[in-house]
Amino acid sequence: MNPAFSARNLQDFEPYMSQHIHKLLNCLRRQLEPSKSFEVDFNKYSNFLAFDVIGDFAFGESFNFLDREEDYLNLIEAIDARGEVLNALGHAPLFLRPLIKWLPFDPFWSQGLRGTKSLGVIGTKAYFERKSQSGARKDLLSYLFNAKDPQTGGNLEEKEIIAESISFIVGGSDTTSTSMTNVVDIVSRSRKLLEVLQKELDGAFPGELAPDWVAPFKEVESLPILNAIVRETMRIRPTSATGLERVTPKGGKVIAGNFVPEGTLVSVPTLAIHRCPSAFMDAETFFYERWLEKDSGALLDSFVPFSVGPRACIGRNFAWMEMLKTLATLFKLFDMERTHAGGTPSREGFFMKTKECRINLKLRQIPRS
Ligand code: HEM
Repeated sequence: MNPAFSARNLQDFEPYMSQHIHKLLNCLRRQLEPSKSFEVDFNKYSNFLAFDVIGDFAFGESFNFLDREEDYLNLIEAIDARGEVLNALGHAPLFLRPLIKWLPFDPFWSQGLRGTKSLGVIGTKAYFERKSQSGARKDLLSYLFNAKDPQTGGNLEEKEIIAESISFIVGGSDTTSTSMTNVVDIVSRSRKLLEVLQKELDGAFPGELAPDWVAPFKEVESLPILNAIVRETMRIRPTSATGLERVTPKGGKVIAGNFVPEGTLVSVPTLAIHRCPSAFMDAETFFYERWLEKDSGALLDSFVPFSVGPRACIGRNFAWMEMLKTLATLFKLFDMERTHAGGTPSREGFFMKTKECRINLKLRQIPRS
């Protein structure tokens, strides 16, 4: 799957990503027309954007959530319910797991199982629609159609391709949307942070901007403050917060000075690593400046929001491009202020997801250079 995420392929996909970000801007601008500012739940729109982008990348066609401004497929809710049930099942003893389907009257389990089923139906439908289009754009499925099974050397079976594409919808959507929402949540609560970021963006993009302007990745990938804020947000609020399990290999393994016998399930929660005081000074505090210090490179050893090793996130460069482009564009064009002063509600399933991020949005009076 790696070729689908090559730098060249990501570069080819960038204009399509920009189109979706532009649709998001249009949704927001449309609502701004009658008044100078309005309240919007950014969480809703970041979900629409991330799902449309991943649909386009995986199947060559978006889910059109931004066009319709609604989750008309109930896909987002299905993934949330499924993630929560899978997370709970993962902690249940093996013998109990098959019994779950006999608990149809507990809405938690039944909604989760329904979510799993409807995700399968939506993924299968998207697969067959894409398959029927000959000469379609180079998307993830085009790579999967040509991929070889490492064991048999033959093409992947249809059910494997469908399962893979579903895993991309799940892995590439709410992780990215929640990370973007977290950044907006944190920045929109602090006028000072917003101004520092906007100053950097004004310096990088001075003067008049075209009406269809969307921040180019080539420029935003090297903006220190933007990158530091996104990193610090993902440090303090990693989307994949619980431990990702691994099994120790044959013969066992010495981990942190202790021998762990073979076949043992081990994991360290990402949140615990990211808040470890020996790795990050004042670890509980959001302090983006830590990433701007001269020796900040060493912090990356303990920064693992995408996990590490051979099963680490394959889509991390894709996600980074989507987050930086979207956030740079939004903060350059809009002023934002959080309208809800309390804590940020979240729901924890397989991923830790933000439930709400209501902000007051205003078009910026951009200073002329
Ligand atoms: C901010 C956004 C994202 C975060 C925080 C994130 C995080 C992660 C994490 C922690 C894993 C776990 C791997 C493990 O078990 O060690 C993972 C796997 C994966 N991610 Fe992401 N991810 C993000 C975006 C994406 C995107 C945009 C895509 C696709 C375009 C994607 C596709 C995948 C896939 C396919 C896997 C499974 C890899 C495997 O099993 O080999 N992710 N991700």
